[in-house]
Amino acid sequence: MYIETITLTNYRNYSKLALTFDEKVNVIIGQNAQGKTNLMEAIYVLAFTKSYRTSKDKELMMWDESYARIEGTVFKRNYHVPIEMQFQAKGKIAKLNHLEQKRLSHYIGALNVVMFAPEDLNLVKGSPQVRRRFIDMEIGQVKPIYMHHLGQYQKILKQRNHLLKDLQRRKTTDTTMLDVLTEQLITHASEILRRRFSFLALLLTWAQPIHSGITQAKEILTIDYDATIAIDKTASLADIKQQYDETFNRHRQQEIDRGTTLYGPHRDDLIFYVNDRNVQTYGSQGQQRTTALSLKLAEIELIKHEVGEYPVLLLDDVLSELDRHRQSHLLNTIKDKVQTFVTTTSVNDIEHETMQSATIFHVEDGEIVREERGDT
Ligand SMILES: Nc1ncnc2c1ncn2[C@@H]1O[C@H](COP(=O)(O)OP(=O)(O)OP(=O)(O)O)[C@@H](O)[C@H]1O
Repeated sequence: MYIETITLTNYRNYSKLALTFDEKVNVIIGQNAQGKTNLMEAIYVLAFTKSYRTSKDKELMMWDESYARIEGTVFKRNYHVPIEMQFQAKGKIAKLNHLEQKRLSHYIGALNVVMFAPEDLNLVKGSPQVRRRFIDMEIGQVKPIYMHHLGQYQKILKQRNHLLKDLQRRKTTDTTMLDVLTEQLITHASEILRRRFSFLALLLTWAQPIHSGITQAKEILTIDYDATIAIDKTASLADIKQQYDETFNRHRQQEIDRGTTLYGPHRDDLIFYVNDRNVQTYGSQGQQRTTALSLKLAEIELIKHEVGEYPVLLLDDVLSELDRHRQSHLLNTIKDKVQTFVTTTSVNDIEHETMQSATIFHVEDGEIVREERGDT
């Protein structure tokens, strides 16, 4: 799939912008603070309905404006699919084929995007939250039902934590409600865990050969899922449920004493190993980068496998962070099959060959001009 056109209205520093993209590589060049990341973010928001930079949708609206709109046309399975996200003070609206979608989970997946930004190099070194977000977003865009379970889980978790705090402070002694919430929590926790296990197993089947390719077969990548319950990665949904059930029963008093939910996917983590050594603890910065890169490239293949088409790849300010070897590995992998958007402040940061065949856009203060190439 690829994005054919995008129109932004009052989106961050773009008052009005209409662009037609190339189905292969699009390079966005501009000085700092001109709007490169804003354009990448707009594409991301069009895919995921929310930003990765802020949880406050209001920030997406141009200052002093009351709404923001992103419209796009996606070429997918031989159709031109119009999609649209609109943000207003009273909320957001997602439209697919001009029709408003009641549930965002029905909209997500219309456009598949894989983003690789400097923050992603933190995937290995950063907090567990970064890794959980990574898997949640990636599973969500190929399996919309996952987003439903995640949303429900977070809602129930909040209520349960609130109740545990009340029990801890003895504002209430009624534990019947705790049982109800625990049962509901387990239903969604088990679905989440089961899907995370399957996703990781699938992701690894691509990440391993990719990682090996980048490191010239010197490194083997493995991923471990660090769950708060003792469970095998191949366990059935029923077994996971039972294990959660036993865990919550056994630790009921501990959770009341602490006033919070101590078990569940919201506390799980991923551990990456290279040649059986924990990359977070022992890996060099280069190994951590390679791991992040392998995972992102694997994601592209996983989406192709699940959805039937390659996603759109966003490389925001990231090529200059990679050495020439990793850069050319990345560019060779995507060449000719994945629509790619690359931002950079300097053309010198990007491999010559890629630049020659790319469509170039120049950004300056909320205006973007497509470079007309005289190379006939
Ligand atoms: N809601 C908004 N309304 C208007 N302008 C905004 C809004 N949010 C951000 N901006 C402005 O958008 C400008 C461009 O930001 P952007 O993050 O896209 O920069 P960039 O071109 O990617 O630069 P860098 O290379 O430094 O990352 C900034 O000057 C910022 O002040």
